[in-house]
Amino acid sequence: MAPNPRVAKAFRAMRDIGIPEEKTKPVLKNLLKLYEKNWELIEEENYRALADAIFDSEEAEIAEPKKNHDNDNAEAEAEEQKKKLEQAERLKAIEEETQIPEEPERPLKRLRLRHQDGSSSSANANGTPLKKPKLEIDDLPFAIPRSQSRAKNATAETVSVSPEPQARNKGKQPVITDTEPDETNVSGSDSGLRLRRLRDKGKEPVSSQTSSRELRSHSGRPSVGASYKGPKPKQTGGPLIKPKDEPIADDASPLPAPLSVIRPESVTNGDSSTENLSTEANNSISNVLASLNETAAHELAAVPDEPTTKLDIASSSDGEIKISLTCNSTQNPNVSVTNVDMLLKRMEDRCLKSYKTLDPNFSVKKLMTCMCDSLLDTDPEPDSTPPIVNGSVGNEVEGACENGVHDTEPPLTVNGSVGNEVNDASENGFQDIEPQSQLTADGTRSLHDINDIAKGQESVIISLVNTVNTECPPAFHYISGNAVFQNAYVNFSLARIGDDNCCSACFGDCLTSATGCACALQSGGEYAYTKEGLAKAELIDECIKMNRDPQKHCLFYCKECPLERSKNEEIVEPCKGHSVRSFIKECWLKCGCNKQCGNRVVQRGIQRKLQVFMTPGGKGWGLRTLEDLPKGAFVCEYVGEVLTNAELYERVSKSSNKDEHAYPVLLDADWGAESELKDEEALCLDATYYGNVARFINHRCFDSTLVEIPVEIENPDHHYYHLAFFTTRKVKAFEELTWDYGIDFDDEEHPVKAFKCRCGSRFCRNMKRPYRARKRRYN
Ligand SMILES: C[S@@+](CC[C@H](N)C(=O)[O-])C[C@H]1O[C@@H](n2cnc3c(N)ncnc32)[C@H](O)[C@@H]1O
Repeated sequence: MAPNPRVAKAFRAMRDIGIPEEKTKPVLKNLLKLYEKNWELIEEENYRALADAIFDSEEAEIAEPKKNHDNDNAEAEAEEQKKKLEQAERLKAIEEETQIPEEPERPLKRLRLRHQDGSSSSANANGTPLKKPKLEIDDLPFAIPRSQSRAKNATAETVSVSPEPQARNKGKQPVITDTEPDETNVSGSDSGLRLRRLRDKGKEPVSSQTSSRELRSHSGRPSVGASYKGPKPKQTGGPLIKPKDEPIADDASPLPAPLSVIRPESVTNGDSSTENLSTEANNSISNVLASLNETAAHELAAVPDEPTTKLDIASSSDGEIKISLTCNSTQNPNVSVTNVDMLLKRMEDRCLKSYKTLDPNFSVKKLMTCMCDSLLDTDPEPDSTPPIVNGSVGNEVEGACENGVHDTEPPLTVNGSVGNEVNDASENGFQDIEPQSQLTADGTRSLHDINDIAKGQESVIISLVNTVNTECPPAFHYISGNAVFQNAYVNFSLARIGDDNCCSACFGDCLTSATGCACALQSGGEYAYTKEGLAKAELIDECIKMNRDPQKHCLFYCKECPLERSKNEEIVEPCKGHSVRSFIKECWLKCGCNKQCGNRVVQRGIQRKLQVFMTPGGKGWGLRTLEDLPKGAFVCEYVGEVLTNAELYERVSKSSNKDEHAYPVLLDADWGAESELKDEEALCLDATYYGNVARFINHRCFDSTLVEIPVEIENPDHHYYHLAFFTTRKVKAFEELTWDYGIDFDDEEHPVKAFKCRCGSRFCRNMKRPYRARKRRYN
């Protein structure tokens, strides 16, 4: 009898993550029994339930090795899994509701394992290393052949981003670490080209095969570094409108007795003390809501004596806030809310009609979240625990709403009287914002032109909008190309470009020539780009794979790691490892082709319509595309100050406000190619004070819309190179552009604390794991 294709598929999926069929079979059998052959439940999220059940049964086996527990235990665990799965589904439902872009179907997740940087005492600016797959150089379609120059060996690129908290959650950038292979210093396998990258750093020297996942403690979640300005994660207060299916959150707890309850009657004329505040419905949102009295109201709304709609805000000491809108339903005493979705839809229709919103993502739920954000953005009184509402909530919401409606309107501003300030901002943009709190010692710019945050430095205009809250963009100087800070050795001399590193005999567009030019040879004999100017799908897929499955990636160990040296010159710790990535080699000055040559993409700069926007999900600012993008489209490169590692180390450790510091990107993709790197050759990029739009790209644990690829343009030695972001799939207009920083959220020792991830990915590495198996990594 032919095997059930669903069974075969489940086996295959488990095999893909290293679980043999014998292990899968009994658990699958039990799950099928328990789920009454409901395959959907098993197949969901790429067989997560199955994988978890297997991991659980493995764990149980380890805990009780002597016991014969196979069937009973598996059954009990599967039962437990079922319950948890249901709970997870409820959570997922919320997550999906709050996500703007739809999550596409994804392949089976392989969570990254990244070894920790062991030197907890060192305030090193390195990102926590992103686990990278081992990969044979020769397997990489665009890998530079080993037989060529040292530079050609360099195919590893690692981006490890370490979050650094920043004041008010602004302006943080990823730390990226890139590394390259070296034939002489390779651990591991047959090809002799095992590189490791900083993302893979572990406390122990990591063999390329070592799964330190097992060795690592999963002791807990990372501490949240960033001072979060967005909505508090635990918003368990009673919702304005009681949803039909109240999801059960892991950490759900009843709303404690409020410390302050804001009543309409107690409005104190703009007093911003802990006294509360409530307002008549004199703003657009309230009007919309009030108008619903005609047909609907919710349970809290039956206050017949009250002539108007009232807004109540209650807050508790642990930061929870309850907003309640009370409507007068005397006109229609029989109103009841039977279908919240319908009610929301009706409200959205009204808003669309009345306010002519053009934002395709407009939703009333978002608007309500926006209201919470606005509330949370208010600075508390120094001596008061509960959040305080300044000024008129109604006006604040109105401002936010208006901005939400007119997406291209100037964003909101901060400080002072909310209502007026919103108006000021709308008229004048950010130029009118009081800058004093954002000016830094080195004169970092706090003022931005919201119509073009790039100030004309890119060939496209990049606008900035905030439809969510009153937060200003972070203070920094916009630069469109990297700039050396001080000691970094970046030498673009033509004399260093040999014949192998350019195609001087070419003419016109290299991509049209039948045989690949010398530059193509540098990329493994093929051009990285298609004639349409996109990075080839194989290259993109390879890079995604490397990020997803770092365990299969080549690891390289420096003899003397510049990174370790920058931490402590006296006692240089062993290199923690770097892994291999592919480089793109673009034609440049010495090449005979023209500027429009298809092998010159990144150097032409940003060509796509992009926008910096305030994310609704509490991640701060983000970057989105305003046009549909195909897979492989170049979006932007990560631009910042070029620093030596020593400089970066100093900068981070001396920073009085670590929150303010962003995530530097290590350019270590070729460190392995040299036996010893001087300090001025071990470089990184820091976009904290000088940077481009990439500094706004948020992190996503899985299935990010962007992937980073190192690009050689001017420097054959790869000490310095460009880090370019390409789309991993088709991206729709208005979708957020994200990339995987490679953060290890469990790395509590890292000097740069991880933020609480709100990527919304189903495979978020920072997800609260309701069941044990989630602690396990899939490889
Ligand atoms: C490179 S910056 C990105 C731009 C940033 N959102 C801003 O407002 O400037 C990195 C910071 O953004 C925030 N961030 C990025 N991705 C996030 C995520 N998935 N969840 C929560 N916060 C995130 C964190 O505060 C992080 O420190």
